[in-house]
Amino acid sequence: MPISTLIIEDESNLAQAIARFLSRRGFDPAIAASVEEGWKLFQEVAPHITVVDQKLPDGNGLNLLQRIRQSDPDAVVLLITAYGNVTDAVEAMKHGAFDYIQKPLDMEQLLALLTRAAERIRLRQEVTYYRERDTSQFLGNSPPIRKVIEEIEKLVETAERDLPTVLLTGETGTGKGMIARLLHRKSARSEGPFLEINCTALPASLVESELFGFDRGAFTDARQPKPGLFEAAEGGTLFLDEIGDFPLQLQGKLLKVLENKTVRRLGSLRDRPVDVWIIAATSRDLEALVSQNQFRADLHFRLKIVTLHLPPLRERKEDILLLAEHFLAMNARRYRRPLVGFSPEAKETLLSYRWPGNVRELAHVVEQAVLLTRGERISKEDLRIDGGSLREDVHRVNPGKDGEEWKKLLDRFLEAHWTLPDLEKALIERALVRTGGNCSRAARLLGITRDILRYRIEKHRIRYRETF
Ligand SMILES: Nc1ncnc2c1ncn2[C@@H]1O[C@H](COP(=O)(O)OP(=O)(O)OP(=O)(O)O)[C@@H](O)[C@H]1O
Repeated sequence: MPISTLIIEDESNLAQAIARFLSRRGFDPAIAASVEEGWKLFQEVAPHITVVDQKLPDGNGLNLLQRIRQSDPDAVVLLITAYGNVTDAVEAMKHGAFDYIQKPLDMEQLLALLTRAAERIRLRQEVTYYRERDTSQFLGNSPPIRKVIEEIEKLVETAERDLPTVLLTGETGTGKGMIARLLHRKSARSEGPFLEINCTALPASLVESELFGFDRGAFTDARQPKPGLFEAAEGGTLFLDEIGDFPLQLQGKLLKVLENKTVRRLGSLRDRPVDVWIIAATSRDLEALVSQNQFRADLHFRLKIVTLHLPPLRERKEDILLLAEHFLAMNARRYRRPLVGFSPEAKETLLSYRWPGNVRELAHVVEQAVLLTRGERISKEDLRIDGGSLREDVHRVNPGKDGEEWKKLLDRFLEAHWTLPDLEKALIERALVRTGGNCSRAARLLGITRDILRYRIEKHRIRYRETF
């Protein structure tokens, strides 16, 4: 990519010479001869680099530098100053010039400066590219996901640095971690650190020392003072994953940090101010935990002020194929498989499956299928999931007579994290026991053909003795 360069210089011979010199070295120069012409061209061309002579017929290059930097704080501007004019050089740097160069111009020195500026621009573009790419990876076109993205935009725009605590809710694998990172990247804190702690993974004593840090002598092993994650995330974001598992005895201390924006290390008497944005996530029902006295109501109240909910994948079917195609393309590239898509039956299966593990499960299923598939399209069988026919079977069992009991029973399965295949296996086993191992009768009981039953018996590795 040639670096577009605007040269604002009224000595026409000099301007031409610079332009010729630069165009031979991969730059793309344009010339203006006055402040006004330069300003106009700057707005039209939006050059990567602007080289401004300090003395121009209709004004001062320094003022133009300020105008340019005000309109685009990232603009890279180089000022040409008169020989020995240190004051202007200092002023130029104060107003954000990339650098300055003195007359008479040394072309090689100019080239060295411009090359350095071009490097910085390329680096910045790369960083932006990666940021944008990262951000765009959070895919979803369903109304609830679009709403979440909109809310994120509004939040980071209106709250700037003083961001309220955000609570992310949703089942496991719905993308809460991704959203936490996205929030951080889009916020004014994006240059600061992003740290995370999973509250499930650590015992209470460790959570306390990890988060709050400790002073020397706080406990036997504390030979050196250690700042906790609240302090380490200064100026950035701290993501508390699975906040529902946050130790009850420490919840009051956490609430105090949120309210006072200060943290006290273990063994210390001093409160230290911290500037950290807290994002918390939970896949558990905090309300229920509060009513069971496992979570403090005041902390819950404080956390839930801004809540973003990520619905389970089965409730946003519009996203399933979009995500599946994305994971397919990604893995096909990664494993160098010449795959072009999913068969129509495979698509139907993807759409009817319950996805208890949500997007994470979908990503794994597609990755595995990419590795298994021999053809150019992923077939239903390659997916190795059951396309929801059990759900139909379950509905065929007449629940009408005892609706409430039936719902309660289903809720219990869901709370115990039973998956559809688990339920299917148990139902088949029960049917076989009740029919004394008679496959045909069990199949009739389950509302499926004998062949399908045999296939599923094999799939679940159910051991039984067949009778007729
Ligand atoms: N909208 C999305 N677009 C692309 N990938 C996604 C999306 N949502 C989730 N994923 C993928 O699914 C995986 C799980 O996401 P993530 O870890 O953010 O979920 P989570 O809700 O935090 O899960 P847990 O509660 O188990 O920590 C990630 O590795 C990510 O690749």
